[in-house]
Amino acid sequence: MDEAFWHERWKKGETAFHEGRPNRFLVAHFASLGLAAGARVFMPLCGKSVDIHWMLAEGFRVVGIDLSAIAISQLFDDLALTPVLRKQATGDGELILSSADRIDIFVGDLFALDAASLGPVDAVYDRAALVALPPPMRERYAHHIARITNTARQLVVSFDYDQALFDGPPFSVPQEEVERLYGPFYEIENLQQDRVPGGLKRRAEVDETALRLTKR
Ligand SMILES: C[S@@+](CC[C@H](N)C(=O)[O-])C[C@H]1O[C@@H](n2cnc3c(N)ncnc32)[C@H](O)[C@@H]1O
Repeated sequence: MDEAFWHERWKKGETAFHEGRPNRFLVAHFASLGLAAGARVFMPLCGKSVDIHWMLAEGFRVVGIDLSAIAISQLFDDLALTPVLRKQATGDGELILSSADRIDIFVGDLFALDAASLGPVDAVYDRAALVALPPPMRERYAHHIARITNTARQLVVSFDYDQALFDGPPFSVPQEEVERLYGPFYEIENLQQDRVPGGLKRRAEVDETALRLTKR
């Protein structure tokens, strides 16, 4: 899953991962993060997720990042917002930042985003981010997220299934793996785990899991 893979997905409109409605675990469990009104939430690998609409409607501020300029253009169109664009030099490269009222979205590589460019965040919402990454990238991802967010609390929505059933993405990242990746930084609680309504990739045996990560 290199950058070209994702650019190709967006170019061809192959975005089955896009739910088109707020994620059920976001709606059910976001309040359990205990955020104040106006808190700033980071959504890594955000795509054009409707979860962003939901968080804005709930009164939060949102900061996101995605490789795809197509995704972010469609996100702002869907939100009926016209962003202001500027280049953002980071310690590791250059990103494009699209901003409008209560929303900042970077276009570029998550690993080029540093803490100073991201700015303060109160929480991380990970839906289809960790599970989008193949095993060798996940440790780097988890350490990077913990570092640039100063170990902000997280709601992680993951999948748990037999990886032999089909190839990812989305990959199976069961709770034990989340504990291995994030355990050094966070206490991890399982808020809910049950079958994905309607299954995934024509398979019924896929669980979705909501995990709350709180700084140790
Ligand atoms: C499975 S999609 C999920 C999108 C969104 N979270 C959702 O729930 O609809 C994964 C997204 O990660 C983006 N992506 C993959 N690798 C990335 C990277 N290194 N930096 C930024 N975005 C990345 C892809 O462009 C894609 O939009």
